[in-house]
Amino acid sequence: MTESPIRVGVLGARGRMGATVVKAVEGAPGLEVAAALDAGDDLAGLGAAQVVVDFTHPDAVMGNLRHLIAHDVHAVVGTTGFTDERLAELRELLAPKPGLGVLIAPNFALGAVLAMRFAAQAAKFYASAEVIELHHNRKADAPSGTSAHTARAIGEARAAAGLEPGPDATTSEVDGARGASVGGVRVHSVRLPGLVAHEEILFGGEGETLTIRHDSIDRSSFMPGVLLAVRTVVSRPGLTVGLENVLEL
Ligand SMILES: NC(=O)C1=CN([C@@H]2O[C@H](COP(=O)(O)OP(=O)(O)OC[C@H]3O[C@@H](n4cnc5c(N)ncnc54)[C@H](OP(=O)(O)O)[C@@H]3O)[C@@H](O)[C@H]2O)C=CC1
Ligand SMILES: O=C(O)C1=N[C@H](C(=O)O)C[C@H](O)C1
Repeated sequence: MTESPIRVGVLGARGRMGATVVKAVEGAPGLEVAAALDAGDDLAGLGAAQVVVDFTHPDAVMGNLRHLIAHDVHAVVGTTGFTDERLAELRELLAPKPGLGVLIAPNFALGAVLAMRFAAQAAKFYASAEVIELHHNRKADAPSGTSAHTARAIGEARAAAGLEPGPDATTSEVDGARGASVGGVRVHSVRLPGLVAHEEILFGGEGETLTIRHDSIDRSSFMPGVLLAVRTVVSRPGLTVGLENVLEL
């Protein structure tokens, strides 16, 4: 007997990522598109979707997730903007739903996940670390979700190793010139037409630097991770943050 396909709904389906996800699901064995909704559409239109993929907007995603959890629909989320408070609320909403899964990934590209892991490994060996993220100029949020996740992981590794803040002689600064501090790590955001999604993680130490760079040159780079997450979330209850947990890195 053949298994029935997983019914997938897409929120943000007319957007850059959502439209790419709809095509990827259409071409994926064992999955079918149950609904493709965008801003202004009634969430009741998700119908019998078992898993919903959300690539919408940081201001919209929590409302969508509250609806999905209340209706026992698994969620795969690429949308950025998750704070500790938002994650705590999701854990609370999921607590009485033991079979339900929500998987949030700041970045679904394999190389980006690996770059974050390599950066966390390198962090304790260098006096200083800074992150530069470069994106297309239609992006709503800065810094990117990926760079914030990266910076927090570096900050945690530095703290665990007992490292002091990196040496920095700056005494006079134009506002923002040294970037934003995330988890104690400086993050610099570049926005340019022509770019897709890029990240450089720079480490500096005695007489050397190390640069880890990842480039998504096309949104197809995110699709294997999204499809893996859709297939995984139906049997992975609770809240998962980061594709590294699914890849078991
Ligand atoms: N995790 C990852 O690997 C990746 C994450 N992202 C993130 O995904 C998000 C979307 O990015 P991108 O596709 O480039 O953005 P787009 O602006 O191209 O697409 C977002 C779409 O969502 C729609 N939308 C807004 N609110 C809602 C809502 N409440 N319900 C349904 N649809 C809604 C928008 O409509 P309208 O324009 O009318 O508002 C738009 O069509 C961002 O947060 C981005 O950072 C992006 C790439 C990879
Ligand atoms: O908006 C984007 O494009 C991207 N958003 C995510 C982020 O903010 O990290 C993932 C990727 O960088 C593309």
